[in-house]
Amino acid sequence: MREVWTTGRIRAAEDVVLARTQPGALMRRAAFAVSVHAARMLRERSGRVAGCRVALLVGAGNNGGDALWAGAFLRRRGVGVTAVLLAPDKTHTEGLAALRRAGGRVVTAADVSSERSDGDSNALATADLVIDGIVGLAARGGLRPDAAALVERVTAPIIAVDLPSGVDPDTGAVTGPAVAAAATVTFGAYKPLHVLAPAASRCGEVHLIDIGLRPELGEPDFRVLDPGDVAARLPLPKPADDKYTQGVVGVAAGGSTYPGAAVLTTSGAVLTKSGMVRYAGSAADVVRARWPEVIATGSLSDAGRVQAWVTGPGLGTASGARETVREVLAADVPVIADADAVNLLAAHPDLWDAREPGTPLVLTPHEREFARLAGDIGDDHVAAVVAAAKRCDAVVLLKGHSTVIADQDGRVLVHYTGRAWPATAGSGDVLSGIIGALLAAGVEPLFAAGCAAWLHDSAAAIAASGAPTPASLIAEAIPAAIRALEPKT
Ligand SMILES: NC(=O)C1=CN([C@@H]2O[C@H](COP(=O)(O)OP(=O)(O)OC[C@H]3O[C@@H](n4cnc5c(N)ncnc54)[C@H](O)[C@@H]3O)[C@@H](O)[C@H]2O)[C@@H](O)CC1
Ligand SMILES: [K+]
Repeated sequence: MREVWTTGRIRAAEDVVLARTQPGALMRRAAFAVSVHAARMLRERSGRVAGCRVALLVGAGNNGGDALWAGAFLRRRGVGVTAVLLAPDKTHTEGLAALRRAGGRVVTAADVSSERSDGDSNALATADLVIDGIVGLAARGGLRPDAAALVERVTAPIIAVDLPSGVDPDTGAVTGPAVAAAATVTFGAYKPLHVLAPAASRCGEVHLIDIGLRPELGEPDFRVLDPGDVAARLPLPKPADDKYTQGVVGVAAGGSTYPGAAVLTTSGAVLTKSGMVRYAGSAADVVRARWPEVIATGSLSDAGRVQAWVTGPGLGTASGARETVREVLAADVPVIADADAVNLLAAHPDLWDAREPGTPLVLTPHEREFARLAGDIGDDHVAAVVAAAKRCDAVVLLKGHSTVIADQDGRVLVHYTGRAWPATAGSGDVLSGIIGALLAAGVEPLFAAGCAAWLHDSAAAIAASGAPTPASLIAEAIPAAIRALEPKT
C-alpha cells in the first residue's frame, strides 16, 4: 500500500528530523539520490554519463539547493553542468558554492533568455537532461512567467526534484504552466500530487527516497492500494461455500429505456465473484437472455433476499425509479447507488429517510453528479469528497483519472490511472456491479469501492490492450484482471 501525506505534515516531520541531523545532511542525501537517477537516465538514453551535459533550473529555495548539490555530484562523474539561476540574489548559498567548487558553470535566466549563442547561454538547448529545481513543497499556482519561459525552451527530458514545478503539491491541480517530467525523485514520503490527477501525469516515474521521516509522520492522509492489497481482500469461495453463502448481489438498475445499463451492471456483478446474482426491474428479459444464471424478476417485491443492492445505472429519475431507490435503501443491506440514484438522492432529500441508520451506503458520482449532491468540487477533490462522505454518512467514490474514495470516518483511498480507456459509455455501470459484488461478499465498503476501482481499471487495460474498448468487454476482462492478481485459492 502506498501511503501519502500532505505537505504540512511532511514539513512538520522534516523539522523534527532536521533538528537532530547535521545541517545540510538531509539535503545532500536528497540531492545525491537525484544525481544517481540523473546518471542512470543519461546512461539509458545516451549510453554514457561522463561527457554528457546537464542543465539545472534553480529557483529561490531549498528545491533549487537540491538541484545545485545534485549538479555538484554529477560534476564528480564527469558531467558538464550549468546552473540557470531564476533568482540570483536568493539562490541557496551552500549549494551554489558546492557546484562552483566542483567546476559547474552558472548563468542567469536572463542570460539564457537573451539567446546569445555562446556555450553558457545555450545551456538549455544543448542539455542532454534538465533537472527541475524551480520550486518544491512551497509551490503555489502555475509557474511564474520567467520560469515558464525557461521551461518552454527545454527539449531534453526533465527530472523533477521532489515534484514537477508549477503543480499544486496538495491538490494535484495544474492551474497554469507547469513542468512535465520524465521522472520525479521525491523525498521522505509521497505527496498528494504524485497520485492526484492532473499533476500525477506530469511526474513520470516517481522514485521515493528515504530521508528518515517515516517514524515522525504518523497515520497517512490517504492510501493507494497495490495489487497485493486488492488480492488480499478479494472474496474467494471456500470449500464449504454454496451459492448463497458467498453473498447474493441484487441489481435494481436499467429498465425499458436503458436495458443495456441493466446488462452491464449485472455483468460487473456476475463476473466479479461466484455465488448468485438477482436482477429486479423491467429489463428482466434482456438480462436473462444475456445471463441465464441470473435470477431475474420484474419487481423488487419478487426479488428475494440479497446481501447487497446495486441501484442507479440507467434507472431514470421518474417516480418509479424514486420508489426503487427508496425500497432498496430501506432493505437493511449495503447499497451502492450510482448515476440516477445519486441524482435522485440529490433532488429528493426525503429519500435519505428511507435508509436504515448504520446500513452501509456507497455513492459513486462523477463530477457533475457530485456537484448536484454536494456542491462545486473545487480544486481540492480529496477535501471535497471527505466532506461529502461525512455529510452523507456514506462512502463516496468520485470517478476520474484519479478516483478518490472517502469513508465517513475520514479514511481516504486514491486510485490513479494514467489511462483513459475506462472513459467509455456504460463503464460506470460495470464498476457499480463490481462494487455490489464485493459489498455482498462482506468486503468493508471503503475497500469494496477501492478494490473495485482497481479491478475495473485493470480490466479496462486488459480489454483495451492499446485500442479502444467498449464497456461490455471491460466487464468480460474482469476474470482476467482477477487471475492476474493471483489471489490465493
Ligand atoms: N526541509 C528539508 O530538510 C529538506 C527540503 N528539501 C527540499 O526543499 C524543498 C522545499 O524548499 P523551500 O521551502 O525552500 O521552498 P521551495 O524551494 O519549494 O520554493 C522556493 C520558492 O519558490 C518560489 N515559488 C513558489 N511558487 C512558485 C511558482 N509557481 N513558480 C515559480 N516560483 C515559485 C517562492 O518564492 C518560494 O519561496 C522541498 O521541495 C525539497 O526539494 C530537500 O532538500 C530535503 C530536505
Ligand atoms: K521541482
